[in-house]
Order: sequence, then C-alpha cells, then structure tokens
Amino acid sequence: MIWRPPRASWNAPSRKDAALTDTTTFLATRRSIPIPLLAAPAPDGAELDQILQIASRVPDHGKLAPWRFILYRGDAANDLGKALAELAEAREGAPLGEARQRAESTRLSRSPLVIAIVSTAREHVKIPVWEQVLSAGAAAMNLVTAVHARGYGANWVTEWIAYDEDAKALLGIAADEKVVGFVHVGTPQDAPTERPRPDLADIVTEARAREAK
Ligand SMILES: Cc1cc2nc3c(=O)[nH]c(=O)nc-3n(C[C@H](O)[C@H](O)[C@H](O)COP(=O)(O)O)c2cc1C
Repeated sequence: MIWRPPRASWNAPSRKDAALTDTTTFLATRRSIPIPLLAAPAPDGAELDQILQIASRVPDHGKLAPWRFILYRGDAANDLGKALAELAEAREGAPLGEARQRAESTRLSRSPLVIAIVSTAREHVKIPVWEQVLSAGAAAMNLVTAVHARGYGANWVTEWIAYDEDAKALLGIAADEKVVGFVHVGTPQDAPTERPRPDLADIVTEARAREAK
C-alpha cells in the first residue's frame, strides 16, 4: 500500500496533531529495501523533481548548497556499468569471472534509478567543511525519506566506486568531490524485515548541572 503523506495544516491544532501522528508512524517504520527487491517503475518527471526538491530542502549553514545530485538510469546506467566492469578488469589484470562481470556491469542498473548525492564541500571563510559534509548527509537522508513517502523504496549504498578516483571520473564526479551515497530507487517487490536498532540507554545521556560547591 502506498503511504501518502498527510497534508499538514500547521495553523489548526487538531489537524496538526493528526498529521504529526501519521508522520511519526511513517518515520518510526521506514526501512531500506534490499536492492534486488527494487523493480520498475521508479519515479520520474514531476514526481522525481519533487523528491529532488525535498532532498535539497535541508539545513545548510551559510546557504552554500554544498551538494549536488546525479541521475543514472536507462542506457547511461547500462553503458557506465560496462565501463566499470572494464575498469575492474584492468585493475585485476585478468578477465572477471561470470558473477563478478555481472555484478560490475549491472552496478548502476540493478534498480531502475540510482541517484548519487555528491558533496561539493570546500574551504570557506566561515563555514567549516565538516558542516558542509553534514548538510550533504542530511540531503541524502531527506532523499531516502522522500522516496519512501511517495510509496517507492530506496537503499543508500557507497561500494568501491565511491572511493575509486577512476570510477568517480567515469561517473562524472570530480576528484575534489566526495560521494555521499548512491541511492537505489524503485518499487518494492516485498516488505523488508526489520533489523535490530540501538538501545536508547546506550546512546542517550542526560547532561547534569555542575555539583554545587
Ligand atoms: C554512508 C552510507 C553508506 C552505506 N553503504 C553501504 C554499502 O556500500 N553496502 C551496503 O550493503 N550497505 C550500505 N549502507 C547501509 C544501507 O543503507 C543499509 O541498508 C541501511 O543502513 C539500512 O537502514 P534502515 O533499515 O534504517 O533503512 C550504507 C549506509 C550509509 C549511511
């Protein structure tokens, strides 16, 4: 069933409460979908534009927009997969086995759409690079959330191609840019199983006032 985002009305307290409940349930139950379960269709046109708009609507100290998105789909995804397989083969100096050949050549076409989130953070007089990178992470998470909110599934991976300069160049990513993630997008063919989540007791502490002298 497609989860439809509530139309929040922030002026009416009763509607607001209802909207927040729905949003909370959505956020509390969202899960990544394994890539093999992401089939066509993927969002496109105005729906994809809306997802990308939401991804770019994130906290961004200094309004630098220190991130960008690249879409891989269709013939381009197939062709770039072949190029990645050739690169892997050249690296290893021997023909890839059948399974490996398939894995590399379908790296960007296992799902109907892959969206790279690229950090374009650079030194700035006021805004630390760290904060620019954090904003890019927020953009990636907003993208994942928006995809799920539209009733599709997403999975955020990096894999070797995120850290290999030759692979990055093939994919249109400059040496001074960093891959935040490749988000695979499609229509879930099955519900994912839940995974263990951290215990709040392990990750939350309460700050205490200093001891009185
Ligand atoms: C930056 C980043 C990189 C990741 N790279 C990979 C990866 O290369 N391969 C992989 O199997 N999972 C990777 N993951 C984890 C998947 O996204 C994983 O399916 C996800 O953590 C599931 O979380 P969820 O159940 O909250 O959706 C990565 C996660 C992050 C945040």
